[in-house]
Formats: sequence, C-alpha cells, structure tokens
Amino acid sequence: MKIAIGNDHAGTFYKNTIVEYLKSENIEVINYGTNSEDSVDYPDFVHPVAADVESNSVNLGIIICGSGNGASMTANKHQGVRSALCWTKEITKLAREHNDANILSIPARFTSVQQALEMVKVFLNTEFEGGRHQTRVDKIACS
Ligand SMILES: O=C(CO)[C@H](O)[C@H](O)[C@H](O)COP(=O)(O)O
Repeated sequence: MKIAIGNDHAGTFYKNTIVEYLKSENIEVINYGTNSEDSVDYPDFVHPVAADVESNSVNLGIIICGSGNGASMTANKHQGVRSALCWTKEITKLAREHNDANILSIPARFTSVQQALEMVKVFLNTEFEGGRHQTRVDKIACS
C-alpha cells in the first residue's frame, strides 16, 4: 500500500506521528507536507496529495490542517477525489463504507493525536460497501 500525506504547520506533529505509524506497518509513504511549524499555506501541501490520488499513483491520501476544512476543500477540487473531514473513528468508518472516501482529512486542532491515529487505522482497514452506496457515489461527480 502507498499513501500520500500532506499537512500545514498546524498538522506537523500529527503528520510525524502518523508517518511513524505507517512506516512501522511497512506502508510506503510520500510526504508532501511541511516538516516545520512555521506558518505556510495549506493548499501548497495538499494539492500534491490530491493529484496523486487523482492519478491513482497512490492508494489513499491523508491531509491535516487545523480544522481539516481548508485541506479538504482543496483536495475536493480534484477529479475523482472524495476527501472526508473526520473527527471520530465512527465517522471515518462511514466515510469509507458509504462514501468510498479516498482522502482522510484530519482536524489537528480539534482531535487528539491518539484519536487521529485511530482514525488512520480505521481509514486504511475499512472497505467500501458498494451496492446502493455506489449508485450515490457515482452521482457525486458533475462533469
Ligand atoms: O485553513 C484552515 C482551516 O480550514 C486550517 O485549519 C489552517 O491550519 C489554519 O487556518 C491555520 O491557521 P493559522 O492561524 O494561520 O495558524
């Protein structure tokens, strides 16, 4: 499995913790995020993640900013990207099962790092249910 990850300054600590976990699981990670806590603009670090998901050069993406909203809004501008802003394991599970989310957006300033790690684990280990949800997901895209 290959994951692209991106973050702004609000998400650097969370990103480092998540990357450490992914590597411990032998998951390949492409880190597009800032590695500093100096202020940056989240779109500069999220577009590359979404572009990789869009082109299928990675399996899934993870993005992190303060609220998770700016990062998710940016990612969802890309064709075929379904970025879900999640704040609990349960919401994350539904984002995969019902929405086939391919990017997890984490609000670093509104969740603990432990909760964020739990969400990552659920995100990577939950399958899309298809069926009625496939019909709905197909209707998300507007061409
Ligand atoms: O843009 C955001 C909200 O969608 C992100 O949460 C940013 O991390 C946040 O805006 C950064 O805020 P800061 O005051 O510049 O640190």
